[in-house]
Amino acid sequence: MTSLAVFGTGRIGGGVASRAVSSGLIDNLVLYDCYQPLLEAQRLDLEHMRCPVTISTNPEKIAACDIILYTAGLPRNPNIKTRAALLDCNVPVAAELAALIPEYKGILIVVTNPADVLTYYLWKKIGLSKNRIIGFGGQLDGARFNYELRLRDLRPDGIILGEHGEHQVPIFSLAGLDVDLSSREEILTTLRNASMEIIKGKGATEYAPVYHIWQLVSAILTDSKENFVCSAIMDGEYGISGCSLGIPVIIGREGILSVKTPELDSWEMEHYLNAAGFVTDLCRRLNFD
Ligand SMILES: NC(=O)c1ccc[n+]([C@@H]2O[C@H](COP(=O)([O-])OP(=O)(O)OC[C@H]3O[C@@H](n4cnc5c(N)ncnc54)[C@H](O)[C@@H]3O)[C@@H](O)[C@H]2O)c1
Ligand SMILES: O=C(O)C[C@H](O)C(=O)O
Repeated sequence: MTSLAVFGTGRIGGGVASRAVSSGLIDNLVLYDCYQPLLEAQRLDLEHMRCPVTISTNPEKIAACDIILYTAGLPRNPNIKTRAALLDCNVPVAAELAALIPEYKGILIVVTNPADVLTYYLWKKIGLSKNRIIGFGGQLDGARFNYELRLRDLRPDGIILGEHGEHQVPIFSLAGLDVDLSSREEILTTLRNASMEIIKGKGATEYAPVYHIWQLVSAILTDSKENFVCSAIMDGEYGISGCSLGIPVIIGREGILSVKTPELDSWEMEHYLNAAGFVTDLCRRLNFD
């Protein structure tokens, strides 16, 4: 029996829940949202899919789930310029989740922004083993990067490491992409604005995050051992610790099976270390009491 909990059933949580119910990969789904009318509406809508999945809205069942998807909290609007600016609003929501799952031993996927900092927060707060907590964002950033590469007639073969935010780091060297430094900075500026274009137009990003989160959940459920870029608790990789940061990983049934540290060129390394400094500073501000 495989169970998934979705903590926060708004656009992203609801979207992934609907994928999960129709996938044939889960038996039990636990939904939770602090806004009761939405929670009940989402439950009914999913029940009406008439798929063989048992659906509960009892928050006490979250801790027993194999995978928890954390998607509760405030999203950005056009007045909230950075994901990091959501930290003070969303830490209390993460604390509520932590209080529900103090001894959790399953796999926790952190989507709520700022995803890197909240991944670190929940790791420390719950005491999960570091391979069992996965911050989401790198796959989405990578897809946006490859879209921009295609527009410039460059081979769409890049990944994004670093923060899921302003300090994201497009990696050109691994794919042998010969892009000069000013073009790299121009692409980076475009990428920093990529999701805000969507937020301004339709209120939030939705289809792409839901798609990529479901790819990640499926990789865990099917033990696919595929390559992803996820935010992982740093344990000396590139000399970095004290934060969670986007890095290449292999994903399977036990979560992060391994972390890779490919060689970066000097521009990429400088930006990566800046990202680590930025996220580590935010992590130092966290209170774990
Ligand atoms: N990491 C990524 O790549 C990525 C991608 C998309 C969205 N996000 C983030 O995911 C989060 C959710 O985005 P969304 O578009 O689904 O927002 P949304 O507003 O549609 O849904 C958020 C839900 O959280 C619920 N909620 C708020 N506080 C809660 C609490 N204390 N307990 C339980 N539920 C609570 C709300 O009632 C709402 O239903 C945001 O922080 C957003 O920035 C991250
Ligand atoms: O940009 C946001 O605030 C939402 C999310 O992190 C995204 O990248 O789509």
